Amino acid sequence: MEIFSYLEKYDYEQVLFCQDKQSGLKAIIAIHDTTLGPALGGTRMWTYHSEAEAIEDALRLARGMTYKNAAAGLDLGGGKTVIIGDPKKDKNPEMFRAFGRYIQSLNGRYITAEDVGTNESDMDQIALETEYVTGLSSYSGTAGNPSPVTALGIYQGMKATAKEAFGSESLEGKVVAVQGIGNVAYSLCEFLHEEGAQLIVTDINKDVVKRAQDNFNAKAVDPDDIYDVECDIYAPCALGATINDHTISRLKAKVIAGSANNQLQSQEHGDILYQKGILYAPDYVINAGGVINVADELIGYNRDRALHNVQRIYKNLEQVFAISNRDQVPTNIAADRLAEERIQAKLNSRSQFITNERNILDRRL
Ligand SMILES: NC(=O)C1=CN([C@@H]2O[C@H](COP(=O)(O)OP(=O)(O)OC[C@H]3O[C@@H](n4cnc5c(N)ncnc54)[C@H](O)[C@@H]3O)[C@@H](O)[C@H]2O)C=CC1
Ligand SMILES: O=C(O)CCC(=O)C(=O)O
Repeated sequence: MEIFSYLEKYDYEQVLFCQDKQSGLKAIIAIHDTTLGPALGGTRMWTYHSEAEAIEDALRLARGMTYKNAAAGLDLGGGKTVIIGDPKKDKNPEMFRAFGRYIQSLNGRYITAEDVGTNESDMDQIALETEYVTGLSSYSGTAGNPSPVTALGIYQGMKATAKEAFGSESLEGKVVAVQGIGNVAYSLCEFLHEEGAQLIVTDINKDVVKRAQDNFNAKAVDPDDIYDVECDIYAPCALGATINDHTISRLKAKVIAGSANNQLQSQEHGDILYQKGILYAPDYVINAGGVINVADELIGYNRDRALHNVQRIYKNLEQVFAISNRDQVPTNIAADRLAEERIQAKLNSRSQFITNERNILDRRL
């Protein structure tokens, strides 16, 4: 990968490679855009096949956070970290402390939180070295595990999307195919089951599938068969890029609404969904519950306020569908417009001279 041409193409600000031999830390912090404020985005720990794959993931996820935070109405920019390694085998407290020191060196340009492969205890280790971390264990009055809150946002967003697609927000009797029954999806299934939706689930981990079968009367299918099932809603809640050339023609759903980041393999897959009349709830709009929740820690965590703000996802999606209908564009493009309008408005306001920033007057004797 030609890194600088990629950075230039999507206008990234900074990439930091962090290495600590003692603990085995190999991390890449990508900061995409800080127009709206410091970059907030989680840390993913994953067994990448190559360094190039890890860099690409960090970059794609960081840019996604710029759009997610902007569309969610947060005064935060976009960034993300990937740590190369197996979260089941390679983690140790020193690794997260070393990583915390690297975050501190950015002096507030980047704030981290959980993502796939990291949890509250890891954030607590980071917090021993830097204040620029959120998603700490809830015992200290902080946000704790973001997944149930993300799930609440997905549930609200799924209802908004159902209303647009089916004319009613009710999910009672709707068949929902859930891919990946991890932290977010399990809580989502609780909401859906409670409302009377019928669940079809899959996961590469058989234990979590069994739990969903037992607790939600869910029907289970093999991982690759989830794309072929008859359903109303497909909820991708595992990893990204599952809407691609191999899967798109197999999907039977009228709605796609799930938690995974970067669900579309490319923007063109958003066009294809639009042409096929499948209503796609853009990933970074519907899955913003986690970041809305952890961002609340920055102003002194208040659970009620955070949950109240997460309900805004319903309205944010209504706005996306309104732009899509107005401009006759796919919903992923409409979401980008919503986010870009907010960033542009901030950039425009910066054309005014602000005396409290560094400027020529600082040098006056
Ligand atoms: N946890 C959060 O608050 C947020 C999570 N997300 C995204 O939502 C997704 C899920 O997050 P979590 O539930 O926290 O992760 P998780 O790691 O708890 O769950 C993911 C599940 O997907 C399963 N899985 C992996 N590959 C699969 C495959 N090929 N087929 C079927 N199942 C597969 C895993 O076995 C696991 O059970 C991720 O893409 C994450 O980036 C986005 C925003 C916030
Ligand atoms: O939800 C989190 O823990 C942090 C935000 C984030 O990285 C995400 O939304 O993907």
